[in-house]
Amino acid sequence: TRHRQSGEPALENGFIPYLGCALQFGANPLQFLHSRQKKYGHIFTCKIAGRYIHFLCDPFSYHSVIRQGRHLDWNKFHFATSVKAFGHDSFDPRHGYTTENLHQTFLKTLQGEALPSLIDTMMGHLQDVMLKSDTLKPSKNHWEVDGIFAFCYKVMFESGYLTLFGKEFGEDKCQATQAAQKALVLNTLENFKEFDKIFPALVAGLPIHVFKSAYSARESLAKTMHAEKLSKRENVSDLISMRMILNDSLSTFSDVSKSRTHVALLWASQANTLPATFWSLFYMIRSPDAMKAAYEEVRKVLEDSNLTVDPCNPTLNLTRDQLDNMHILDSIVKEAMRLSSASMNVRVAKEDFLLHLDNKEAYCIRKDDVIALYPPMLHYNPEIYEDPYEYKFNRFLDENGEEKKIFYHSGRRLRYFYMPFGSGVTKCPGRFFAVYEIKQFLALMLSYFDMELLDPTVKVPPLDQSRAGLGILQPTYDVDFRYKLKSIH
Ligand code: HEM
Repeated sequence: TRHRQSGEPALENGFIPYLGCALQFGANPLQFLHSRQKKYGHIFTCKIAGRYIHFLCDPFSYHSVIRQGRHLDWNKFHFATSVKAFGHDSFDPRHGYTTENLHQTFLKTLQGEALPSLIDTMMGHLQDVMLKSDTLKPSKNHWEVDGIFAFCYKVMFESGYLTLFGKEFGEDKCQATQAAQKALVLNTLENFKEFDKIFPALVAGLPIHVFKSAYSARESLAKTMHAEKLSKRENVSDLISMRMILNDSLSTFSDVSKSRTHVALLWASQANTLPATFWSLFYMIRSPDAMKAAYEEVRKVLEDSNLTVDPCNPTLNLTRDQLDNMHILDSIVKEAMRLSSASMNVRVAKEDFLLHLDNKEAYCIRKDDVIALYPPMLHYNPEIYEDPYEYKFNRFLDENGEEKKIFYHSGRRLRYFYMPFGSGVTKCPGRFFAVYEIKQFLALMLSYFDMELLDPTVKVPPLDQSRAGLGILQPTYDVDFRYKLKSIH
C-alpha cells in the first residue's frame, strides 16, 4: 500500500488488496470519477488492479498529458496490451523483434492517399452484402425484422473484413468458391465474437489459456491469416499487404506471430466500428427529425450527382468529397459516439516528474505511474454539452449547417471536447475511414430501405460498462427494427 507523499495528488488505495478501487471503478467509471473529482478536485490517484493511476479531470490541463513530453511514454502501455491480448511478439523496437515503425505504417495505409480506395472498396462490399449476397435477402413486399445490433454486425463485419483482407482469387466466377468464402466470413465473424467477448479480461491481465473457446477462436482467426492463405486473396488493402511485407523484411516474428498481428488489426478495425454503427443507426431511426434531415441530405447529394438508386443494380458510389459534405450524417455519427464512447487515454511516467496543470498547480508523479484521461468526463459535462444525456442529432452542426468545431467550458474555448478516438500520438489512425464507412452505411440504408423501430417508444438500452476504458460501449441488449426495400417511383 502506497502512502501519499507531499506534493502528490490525493490517493485512494481502496480496500481490497491488489484490486484497490477496481470493482468500484468498474461498476460505473463515470460515477466513480465524478464522485472523486467532487471530493479531491482536478487530479487524484487510485490504485486499480495493482497500478497507481492518476486521473486528470480538468479539460484545460489535458494538453500537458496529450503533448508528447519527454516524461511520458505511450508505447509501453499500448505495445504491452497488444501482446497480452493477441499473443504476438512485441512491436516495441526496443525489444528487438522488429524495426518496423508501426505508427508510420498505419498513417501511410489508413490516411491521406490511402482513403479513396478504401472508401471505394467498402462502398462496393456494403452494397454486395446488403443487396446481392444472401446475407439479408430484403424484399419490397414485406418487412424483415432483425435486431439493429445483429444487423449492423452482419453488414459491417463482412464489408469491413473484405475491404481489409480482400477476397479469394476467382471468387466471383465460381459458385463453389463463393459458398466457401461465405462460410469463411461467417466463421471469422463467429470467432471474432467469441474472442471479443473476453477482450476486457485479457486487457486486465488474465491469461488467454483460462478461456479455452476464446483461445481457440483467436488461433482459428490467426490460421486464416497465415501469409500463405492471404497470398491467395485479391484486393487486399494496402494496410495488410504492407504489414505482410514489413513482417517479412523487418521482423524476426514466427509465422504464427505474424498471423496474430493481422488478427490484432482485424480487431482494431471492427471492435469499435460495430457498436458505433449500432448507436448511429439506432439513434437516427429513433429520432424522426434525424431521419428526415439525414434522408434529405443523402437524397440531395445523389440528385446533384445524377445518381439513381436501383436495388437490382446496386452500384452507388460516393466520393470522399461528397461524404465530407454530408454534415448532418457527420453530426449523427458524432453524437452517437459522444453518448457511447468510453476509451481511456493512457500514458506511463518514464521517470519521477512534476505535472503542471492549467491552474498553475503542479503535482509529483512517480516513475511507472499511469496518467489517465477519461473522455466521458467531457462528453457528459453539462457545461460543455447542454442536456448531456439527451440525443441531439444536430449538436455538432453550426448555424450554417456545417461542422461545429467550437465548444466552451466556463466561458473559455476548449481545445479538447470530443475524444472517442483517443488523443495525441496514440489517436486512432483509422478514424477517418471509420467515420466514412459509418456514413456510407447510413447513406445506403437511407437510400435503399424503409426502416422503423418495432416499438417507436423503445427506451435507449443501457451501455455495457464491462468494456469501459476500451472504446465504444455495446448496448446491454439489442433493439428490434424492421426494414424493406424502398419502392422506386
Ligand atoms: C468508430 C470506430 C473506431 C473507434 C471509436 C476507434 C478508436 C480507437 C482508439 C480509442 C484507439 C486507441 C487510442 C489510444 O490508445 O489512445 C484506437 C487505436 C487503433 N485503431 Fe481505431 N477506432 C475505430 C475504428 C478503427 C478502424 C476502422 C481502424 C482500421 C481500419 C482502426 C485502426 C486502429 C489501429 C491500427 C489502432 C492502434 C494504433 C496504435 O497502436 O498506434 N480503428 N482506435
